[in-house]
Amino acid sequence: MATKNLSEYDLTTVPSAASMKFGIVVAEWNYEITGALAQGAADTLKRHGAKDENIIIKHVPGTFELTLGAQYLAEYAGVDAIIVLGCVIQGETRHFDFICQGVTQGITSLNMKYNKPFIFGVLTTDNQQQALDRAGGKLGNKGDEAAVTAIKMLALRNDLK
Ligand SMILES: Nc1c(NC[C@H](O)[C@H](O)[C@H](O)CO)[nH]c(=O)[nH]c1=O
Ligand SMILES: CC(=O)[C@@H](O)COP(=O)(O)O
Repeated sequence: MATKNLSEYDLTTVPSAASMKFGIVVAEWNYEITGALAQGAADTLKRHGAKDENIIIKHVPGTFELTLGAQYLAEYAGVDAIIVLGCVIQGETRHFDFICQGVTQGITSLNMKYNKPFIFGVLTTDNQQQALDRAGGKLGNKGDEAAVTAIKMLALRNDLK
C-alpha cells in the first residue's frame, strides 16, 4: 500500500540551511518527473534558508550517470552536500534492476568516499503513475524529502565537527 506523504514533515525540526552549499544532479530521463523532483528540492532548500547562489543544479542523461555526475559536483563544485534525483520506471526487461542496483551502490560508495552527504532521491517505480504521485502528486515530492535530509545531515556534521 502507499507510503506516507513524502513532503509532510515538522518544519521546526529542520535547521537553517543559510550557510550550506548544495549540488543537485538530475537525470534527464523521465524529465516530467525528475524536473518536478528538482523543483521541489530547490524550493525546499530555499524554504529553509539556502541562498540561490548556493544551489548548483546539473543534469545527466540518465539515472545510471547520476553517480559520476554527483562525483563531478563533489570534486569540482565545492558543495557541502549533493542531492541525487532520478526516476527509473520498470520496462519489459531486467534493465530496470541493473540501473537501480548501479545507482544505489554508486551513491552509497560516494557517501563513504567523500565523507559528505549524497542523498538518494531516485524514484524506482512499477509505472509512471507511481512516479507522478511522488513528484508533486498525492504522495508529496521525494525532492522535498531529499532536501530536508541533506540539510539535516549537514547539521549533524556541523554539530560534530
Ligand atoms: N530506463 C531508464 C533509464 N535508462 C537509461 C540509463 O539510465 C542510462 O542513461 C543508459 O543505460 C546509458 O548509460 N534511465 C532513467 O533515468 N530512467 C529510466 O526509466
Ligand atoms: C528501466 C529502463 O531502462 C527501461 O526504459 C527499459 O525498458 P525495457 O526493459 O522495456 O527495455
